[in-house]
Amino acid sequence: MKSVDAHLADILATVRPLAPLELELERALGTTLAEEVTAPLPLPPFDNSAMDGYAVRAADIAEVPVTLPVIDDVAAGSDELRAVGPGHAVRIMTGAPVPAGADTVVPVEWTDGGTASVTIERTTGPGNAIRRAGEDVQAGEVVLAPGTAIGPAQLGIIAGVGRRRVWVRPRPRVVVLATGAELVEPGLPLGPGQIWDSNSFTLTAAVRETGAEGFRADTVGDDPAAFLDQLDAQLVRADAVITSGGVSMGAYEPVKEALGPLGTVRFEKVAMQPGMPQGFGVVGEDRVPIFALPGNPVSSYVSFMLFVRPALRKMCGLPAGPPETETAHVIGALRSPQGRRSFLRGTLASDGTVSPVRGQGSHQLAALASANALIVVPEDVTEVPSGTAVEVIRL
Ligand SMILES: Nc1nc2c(c(=O)[nH]1)N[C@H]1C(S)=C(S)[C@@H](COP(=O)(O)OP(=O)(O)OC[C@H]3O[C@@H](n4cnc5c(N)ncnc54)[C@H](O)[C@@H]3O)O[C@H]1N2
Ligand code: MOO
Ligand SMILES: [Mg+2]
Repeated sequence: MKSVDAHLADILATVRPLAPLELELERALGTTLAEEVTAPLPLPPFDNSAMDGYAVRAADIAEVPVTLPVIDDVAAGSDELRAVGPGHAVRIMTGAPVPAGADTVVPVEWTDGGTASVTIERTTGPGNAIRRAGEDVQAGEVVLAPGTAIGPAQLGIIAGVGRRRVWVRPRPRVVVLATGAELVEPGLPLGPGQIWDSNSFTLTAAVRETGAEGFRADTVGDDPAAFLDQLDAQLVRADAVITSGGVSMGAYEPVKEALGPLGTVRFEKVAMQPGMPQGFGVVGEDRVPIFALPGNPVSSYVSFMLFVRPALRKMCGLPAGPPETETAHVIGALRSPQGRRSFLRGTLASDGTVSPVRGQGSHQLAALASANALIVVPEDVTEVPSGTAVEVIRL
């Protein structure tokens, strides 16, 4: 059997970051920066007041209380500024440019708030409540490096340096295609032998949570030709495809039967539990990566977390590798098959302990939904006594 690490390595060696695209800023949230963003001007662009108050010369307020005539009133955005001469004060608002001559700002709370003249009751030295030009960013300075994930604050600084459009790696468009003759759309009644399709919802949501765009395609039954038709139709909008089901050893395995003969998708057993049967490769003229995940609901989600999520992150232009783990102490004994890495569903508590949830079968979706972590048991370990330190992956 192939190791989990070798399978992920093969996948990461195949997928590539998507080509950069120039987007309007409004559409750039959740994408990855593909250029260096620099500031054309210093930020702030000019010395300005950090407070509502009075711009004065510090020398004039060395002795307080002192009353000074107010010769001007400057709001943020003002461009006609009178210089502050000796013995003068200018009423100034937060964000307004500091007029020439003034070297300090007295907050209004330290004064009587006068408009014709002001009495200042508390003194301060030069430079009080003044935000200097270039204090945040110097002209020409790099504010964001390529590869940065664009969240609200990153979007803000791109706008803050005056940019309207930005080069990014777009979110990959990922089609999720569930297979199985037994599947029924949730909301419709079940016939004998049928179940409601849950995997396409789980996987589409997992795609979106990773920062890619997820599209849920209509499910297909067990006919390989129908599967190929649906795949063909979906490829036009796909940077990657995820299928669920039809990859194991049964008589009706449409995904394996349809993709196996292409020669560009490999079906293998990976030494893990759950998620042993895995298919991965490329399809279509554009060699679109395809992840053929096992149909058992827990298996498909665990496979997503271990293999698809890192691949989508790489396509996004983000750092990609195995899921991060942390150490916890297990409460209760664990068992794991020899030679396979287990990912048991568990509840991680704030005291650093983790307990396996009841129901570790790869069909037990409700048990998965009650868990918040995967407990990793290495390939060569079959029994883990209670109290042992284990690695866990947060879900
Ligand atoms: N003889 C063997 N049988 C099986 C093996 C094996 O090695 N030898 N492997 C088992 C393992 S492990 C897994 S995992 C599954 C993988 O099965 P498939 O990928 O072929 O998936 P299906 O047969 O289509 O379905 C399996 C199971 O999952 C349910 N399912 C499928 N799709 C959905 C969906 N969209 N939503 C909810 N549930 C779904 C399906 O009804 C089946 O119960 O194979 C084992 N068998
Ligand atoms: O490996 Mo399967 O994924 O046990 O259910
Ligand atoms: Mg099957």
